[in-house]
Amino acid sequence: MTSDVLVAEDVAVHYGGIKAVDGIDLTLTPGRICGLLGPNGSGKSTLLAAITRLVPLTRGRLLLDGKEYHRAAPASLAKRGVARTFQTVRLLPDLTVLENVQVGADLHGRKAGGAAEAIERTGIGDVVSAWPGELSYGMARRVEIARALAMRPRLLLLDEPTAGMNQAERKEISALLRDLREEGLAQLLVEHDVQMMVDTCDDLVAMNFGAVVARGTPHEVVQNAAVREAYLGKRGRAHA
Ligand SMILES: Nc1ncnc2c1ncn2[C@@H]1O[C@H](COP(=O)(O)OP(=O)(O)OP(=O)(O)O)[C@@H](O)[C@H]1O
Repeated sequence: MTSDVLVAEDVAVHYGGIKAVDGIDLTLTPGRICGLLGPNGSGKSTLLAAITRLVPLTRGRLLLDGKEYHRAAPASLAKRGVARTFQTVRLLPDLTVLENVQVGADLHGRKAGGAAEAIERTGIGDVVSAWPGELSYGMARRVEIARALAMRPRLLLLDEPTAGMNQAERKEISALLRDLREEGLAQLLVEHDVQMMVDTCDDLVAMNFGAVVARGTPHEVVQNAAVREAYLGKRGRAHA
């Protein structure tokens, strides 16, 4: 038996000649936040899509609780405790915020009991009766996180959850993710905000051209010469 929730071994996703992801190893464990860093087009979203079975693997293995699942249907993952948010807001426009959160829970085989707690934790209590179209972008992102949490997942995958949020809002989300970590949730976080990643993550994996260029503690990774060259550029050196 393994305590790892998710293991990805040599995962590759090729689109014709484009090697969007090309040989990634990744382990996600309870109570740890793993951050995925990399420039636009480096393969982060494709890796999340592979892990959640939205794109087929060209190569490699995926294991949940030690069992291969790389042919499982995407919907079956939710039932096994895997929740995710998407890079772009994907709320159902004809349902209220509350209904969106509840449907998220129900669809995935969880009772709505998780919805109330998720609403409180994400700070969206004031907008539960609103329609998604009435929400600010930052608020819509919170609703997405609430919908994912309403499933009471064991593994949460977040694709740029704080995009469009201001600094104060980002800090709130970071604090929420760290609280969830203390409760034992395994998390994979994709973000471009390097400072947030350093403040939030236990482990960082830096990607470029579909491959890992560095991994380790956040400080090790942001100090890494290849990462600075590929991703941080002048911005990174300015923080040195
Ligand atoms: N469906 C697809 N068909 C063909 N190429 C794709 C497809 N999806 C992604 N790609 C390509 O794969 C590469 C990786 O894209 P991906 O979106 O995974 O990167 P990313 O790191 O998530 O970027 P961003 O930070 O902009 O979200 C890019 O070159 C992209 O153009």
